[in-house]
Amino acid sequence: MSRPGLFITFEGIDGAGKSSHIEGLAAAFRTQGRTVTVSREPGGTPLAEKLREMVLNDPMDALTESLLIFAARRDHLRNVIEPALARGDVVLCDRFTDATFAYQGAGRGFDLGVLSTLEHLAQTGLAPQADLMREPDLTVWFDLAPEVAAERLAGARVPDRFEAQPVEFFRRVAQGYADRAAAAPQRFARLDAAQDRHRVWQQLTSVFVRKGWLAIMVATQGGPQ
Ligand SMILES: Nc1ncnc2c1ncn2[C@@H]1O[C@H](COP(=O)(O)OP(=O)(O)O)[C@@H](O)[C@H]1O
Ligand SMILES: Cc1cn([C@H]2C[C@H](O)[C@@H](COP(=O)(O)OP(=O)(O)O)O2)c(=O)[nH]c1=O
Repeated sequence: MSRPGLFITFEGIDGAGKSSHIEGLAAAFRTQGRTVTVSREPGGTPLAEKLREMVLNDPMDALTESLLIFAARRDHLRNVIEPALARGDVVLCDRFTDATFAYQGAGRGFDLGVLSTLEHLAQTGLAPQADLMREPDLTVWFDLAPEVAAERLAGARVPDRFEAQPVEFFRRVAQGYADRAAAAPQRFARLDAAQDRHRVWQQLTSVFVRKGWLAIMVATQGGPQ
């Protein structure tokens, strides 16, 4: 019998270290015979990648930004995430709706009630269970002080509209993630992302071992070079 799909998201402020670990985790799951779909938000489909370019580069207000992000999310869910989960894949997604509550909500100060309405509209009616609002099975939160993230990013890449924000913005975003984690503690796994890469990898894989989703042997191999 095929195994049920798993929807796992990775969150944290820019520079927290998410992207450094997602491919390693995908490889660990593949070693165990799982099929893995790796994706990201905003993005993940041709339409959503076009919307991503706009959101990251073109000036716009917070409502426009939120509408485009949720439009991208619905297209991504419909064309990539739901089909992958229906096949029984492990879906590893770099950011999802918690990022919208953290960046547009806490960071930009946009209305959380409107975001919840958009979340229901965008994430419902696509799963086999018609009234299910799709949410991650697990969200790994890379928790890092904004000052440390800024140091890591300094000179590492050309900043987009979000990465160019001052450290106070990222303090609000970090608080937004903390609030989301406090509201859904069973879904969130918090990592201390201030540790070195190897220790972050160990923390990450131990979450999956504890859940019974990765075997210890597989989890202790691989990781960042
Ligand atoms: N644990 C770590 N310690 C120090 N630097 C790190 C660590 N993890 C990642 N980095 C570096 O920090 C920067 C941001 O990492 P990245 O994985 O791109 O973060 P994110 O995807 O969360 O924005 C990169 O230059 C990366 O090499
Ligand atoms: C998914 C999402 C991302 N974002 C922002 C956070 C990031 O600064 C940016 C792109 O995310 P990310 O892919 O993590 O950036 P990078 O490719 O530079 O590592 O989009 C939002 O503001 N709201 C959202 O809902």
